[in-house]
Amino acid sequence: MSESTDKPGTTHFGFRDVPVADKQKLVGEVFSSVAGKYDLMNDAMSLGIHRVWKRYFVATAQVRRGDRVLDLAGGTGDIAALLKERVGEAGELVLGDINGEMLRVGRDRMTDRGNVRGFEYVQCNAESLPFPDASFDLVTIAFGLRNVTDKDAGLREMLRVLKPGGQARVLEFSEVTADWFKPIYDFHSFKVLPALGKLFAGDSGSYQYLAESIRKHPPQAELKAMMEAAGFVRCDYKNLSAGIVAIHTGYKA
Ligand SMILES: C[S@@+](CC[C@H](N)C(=O)[O-])C[C@H]1O[C@@H](n2cnc3c(N)ncnc32)[C@H](O)[C@@H]1O
Repeated sequence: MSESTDKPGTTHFGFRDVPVADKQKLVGEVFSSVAGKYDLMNDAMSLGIHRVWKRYFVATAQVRRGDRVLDLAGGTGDIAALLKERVGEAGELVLGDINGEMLRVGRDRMTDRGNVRGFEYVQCNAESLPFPDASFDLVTIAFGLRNVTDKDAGLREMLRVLKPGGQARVLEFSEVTADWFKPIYDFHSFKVLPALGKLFAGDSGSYQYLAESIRKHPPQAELKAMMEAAGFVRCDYKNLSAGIVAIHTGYKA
């Protein structure tokens, strides 16, 4: 199911209700617009903290040298590059993303860093993956799930392509747990973020969407329940930075 709204046949696009069929195209426009400035903006918006979250996400993943890993909604490749260090020469990293422009920026960045061997780039929708059952040891999705229209389908697909015993990991903005911090976070999300978007990327609307989509994303306990409903076992989550982001994990039995 896509996120339900009060109006049948619609889903959330940030704070707007849009026809379910339109969301994917609208999300696509956002990421095509921000692709060239995506990495710069991530640093500016989070004061570089996204790098710490991503490093922790990868450092605590269940992965071994030689593993085959899928990083979904992999965008410009931050997570894939870090995971490749963990799987080593013999390992394989498949970077899947629906947006060709984000993948192109990611591939160029990897090539610039000399990261060429052991990477595969696949343009695909998380809701319907072009991979056989049980083909990956680990599946990750970072800051991607909230953009997927049908999140339950995305989670079911992650489970399907995992090998038995394999781990799925979701890194996503979540619900802030410290009350005192909420007004500061709101100010940052709805005033600073769009202003930074306008200043650095000439596009405040896309960053307004990003802020809104964070608030519409299922909070920690709800996402854990969605993972359980999709069929994952031993589901759990850990908050980072007072719940600004959370890491969810689940396993294939
Ligand atoms: C905020 S970026 C995250 C990129 C990267 N994972 C990171 O952490 O920097 C979200 C990415 O999700 C991708 N995306 C959105 N909807 C998707 C879908 N249905 N299937 C696959 N990728 C999707 C976008 O194209 C974009 O590259």
